[in-house]
Amino acid sequence: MKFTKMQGIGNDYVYVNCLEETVENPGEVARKVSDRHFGIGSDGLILIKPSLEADFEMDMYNSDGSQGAMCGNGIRCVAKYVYDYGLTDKDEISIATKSGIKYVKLQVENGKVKTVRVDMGAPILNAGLIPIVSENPQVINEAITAGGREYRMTGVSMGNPHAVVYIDDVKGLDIEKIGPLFETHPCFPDRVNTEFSRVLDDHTVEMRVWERGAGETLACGTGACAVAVASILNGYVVKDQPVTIKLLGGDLEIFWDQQKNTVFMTGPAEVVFDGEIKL
Ligand SMILES: N[C@@H](CCC[C@H](N)C(=O)O)C(=O)O
Repeated sequence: MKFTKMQGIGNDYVYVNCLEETVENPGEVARKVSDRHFGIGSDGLILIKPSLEADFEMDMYNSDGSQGAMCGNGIRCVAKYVYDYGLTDKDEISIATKSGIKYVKLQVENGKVKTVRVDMGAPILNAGLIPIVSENPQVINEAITAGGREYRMTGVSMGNPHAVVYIDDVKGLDIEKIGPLFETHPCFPDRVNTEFSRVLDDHTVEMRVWERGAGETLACGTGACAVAVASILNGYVVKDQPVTIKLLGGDLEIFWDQQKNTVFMTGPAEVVFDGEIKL
């Protein structure tokens, strides 16, 4: 199988051009290629496919083989791949995902995509649709107990479920211990991605993420969108202006346009290397 390893602020996936390759059992392939000792090493697998309803389709799998409906860092890399590898010459592209069609704008320098702005769509705040088990219609600053400690969480779906939790010490957090307790908490029937966050100023939030199906990753694009939305809903950052989300692998700029009710995410995408693997 021919592949390209790419990363978006350190959130790395193995990308396969399925206009040329066929991948059988993608969940199993995702587990195999993601292994950092016995495989290529990645946070998962992303298939780039032809689409009848959009320019291309993105199909993503986490490193545990589970399928994700949306991937913010992944979609920027898909956009770079299709442009840089000559599958399109358009700088505005539509990409079908399991959470609907997303529209991306490419910023091209010397013939290569540097950054990508993605219209990520409307955040979903309805508890049942995220899904989060709650007595309230929306989960904003709601108590949750994990590992014997009470946290406050805000629930947002960006096509996939996120619990945004504000804590004082993001860098010192024992995420390997607390992350799985959130991921498998009975409040989240489909498991959850958890963003452990701290507000730095009224335009900036730092976060670390424990991803459903992948563990701690250096960045999560949908998670960064969820953090920006949650921080606006809680009144921690200024609304109607871009918010900088600082992740372990770099920064993303997130703008929740509340008039259009859509979230824009802007950030880089990079190729690490091309290769071929025997499955
Ligand atoms: N890293 C991604 C999100 C990947 C999917 C997630 N783990 C899920 O299962 O919902 C991003 O950049 O958004």
